Amino acid sequence: MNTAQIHQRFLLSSGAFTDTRNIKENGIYFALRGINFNGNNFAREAIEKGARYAVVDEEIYATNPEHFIVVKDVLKALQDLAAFHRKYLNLTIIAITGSNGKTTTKELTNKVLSKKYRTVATNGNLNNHIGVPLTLLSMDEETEIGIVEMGANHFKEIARLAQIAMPDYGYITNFGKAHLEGFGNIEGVIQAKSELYDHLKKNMRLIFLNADDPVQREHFNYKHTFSFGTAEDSRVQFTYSGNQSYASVNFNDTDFKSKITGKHNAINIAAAVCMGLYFKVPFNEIKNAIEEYSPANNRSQITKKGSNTIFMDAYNANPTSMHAAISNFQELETTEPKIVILGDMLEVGSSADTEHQVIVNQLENDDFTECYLVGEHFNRTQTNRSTIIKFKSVEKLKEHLQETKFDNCHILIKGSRKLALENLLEAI
Ligand SMILES: CC(=O)N[C@H]1[C@@H](OP(=O)(O)OP(=O)(O)OC[C@H]2O[C@@H](n3ccc(=O)[nH]c3=O)[C@H](O)[C@@H]2O)O[C@H](CO)[C@@H](O)[C@@H]1O[C@H](C)C(=O)N[C@@H](C)C(=O)N[C@H](CCC(=O)N[C@@H](CCC[C@@H](N)C(=O)O)C(=O)O)C(=O)O
Ligand SMILES: Nc1ncnc2c1ncn2[C@@H]1O[C@H](COP(=O)(O)OP(=O)(O)OP(=O)(O)O)[C@@H](O)[C@H]1O
Ligand SMILES: C[C@@H](N)C(=O)N[C@H](C)C(=O)O
Repeated sequence: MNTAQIHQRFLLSSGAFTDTRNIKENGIYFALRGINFNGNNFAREAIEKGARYAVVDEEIYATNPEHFIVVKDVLKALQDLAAFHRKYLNLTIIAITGSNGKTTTKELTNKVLSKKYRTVATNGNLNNHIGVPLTLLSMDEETEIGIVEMGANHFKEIARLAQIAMPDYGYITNFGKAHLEGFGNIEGVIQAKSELYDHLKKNMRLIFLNADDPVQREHFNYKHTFSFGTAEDSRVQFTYSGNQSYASVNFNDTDFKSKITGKHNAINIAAAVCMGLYFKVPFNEIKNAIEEYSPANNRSQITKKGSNTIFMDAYNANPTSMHAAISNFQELETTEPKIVILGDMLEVGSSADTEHQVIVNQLENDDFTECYLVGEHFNRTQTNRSTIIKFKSVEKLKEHLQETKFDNCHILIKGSRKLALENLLEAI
């Protein structure tokens, strides 16, 4: 069956889904193959539980032609369907990629644009070769603007995602030391993320550009750019204000105050404001949207636990975002004790030990009351400071936290996703 025929069936369904543990009544199930399971094994179950169709790539699973669609490769069929659907819909697509701040920028942009348009944005960070197609397939005739987050940990991935989503607009948040395992070094990161700008330029589409970023400035003279930043030649000129607790930006003598901690998030706010201005969202509505947005999922959040103030940034970590979070915490003006709790930064590749040592050196130059480090990489670092304490495992750190009484402390928690450091909160 070809993509156009599958699309006709897709339009009759309630939408695409890939997991029978979250069944979509009347939906179309794509039987993907993963690390743990062969989705084909669940195709029958999908139909029995109420799916309208199941797309499989092993004929023996297609027991009833009324419900089963056989293709050569289910993942490719899903991606082709998403690209077809994107062309079928008459809408605008904005793609957002970058090393840090993709989800925050995407959420803020969605908040802003939804004040004027019917928008659909990536759910959470379903931003890969499966997540991007699912995002596109969640859009319909009503959707006016789709905001699609794109993630990558190896070359050509963003190029492929752009080929599927065919964005009209795009923005790269930044080029940081994330996923160095796949990209090798910062030049690799720049090359891989720039695949989005390459795609936009090839198709004469518009780039939203951070004019303060020297790498992005290389695209400044491209005809279709809409730039923002503190640089005087920016189309939309901001000053980045706020304090170390909450990021905010100022444009046209107006403060856009957020509930997001970390001054590095000011750029993410500015990008969302810039896109709001470009798409002519009323000024006050842009301001309201920024002020209404509350971060979730342990990204740049400030929470209270008893008398303690927690800077919860445990969603993920890499050398760039770790450095930014520590600097921000260091600058926080308070007379109360500051405790730093850090977990390993993963997927950093061969420079992992060096990058962890750089973070320890940064801690040594600051005057935090105590720093707790956990993970294999941090355990291999060197320090003479008695206030920097290493723990072999998250469990051991948790035991220590349970035995320690914190009162009126400011506590920063950051580490890679695998360590799930948000679980430490119950011990504080
Ligand atoms: C393939 C899939 O979707 N897997 C999800 C599944 O995993 P599970 O271990 O259960 O099974 P398999 O993958 O082996 O299963 C194969 C299929 O069988 C289905 N199935 C299984 C059991 C069952 O009873 N019924 C079934 O139907 C199953 O659903 C599969 O379709 O479930 C997990 C738990 O919900 C999911 O976590 C898992 O999802 C995978 C990871 C996935 O890729 N999901 C995408 C929708 C997605 O976008 N995920 C994002 C990824 C965000 C991210 O990390 N981004 C990076 C860059 C990414 C680079 C890219 N190269 C990459 O590696 O992904 C970034 O830096 O931003 C997310 O999880 O948030
Ligand atoms: N501009 C930035 N510079 C440095 N760090 C940042 C920046 N923006 C966000 N971060 C950090 O990155 C963390 C994750 O934010 P966010 O989820 O928005 O990024 P992401 O790029 O979507 O990551 P992922 O792809 O893993 O979801 C935040 O908690 C914050 O610490
Ligand atoms: C969560 C995933 N997108 C990611 O960024 N992983 C890095 C390695 C992390 O967990 O910090």
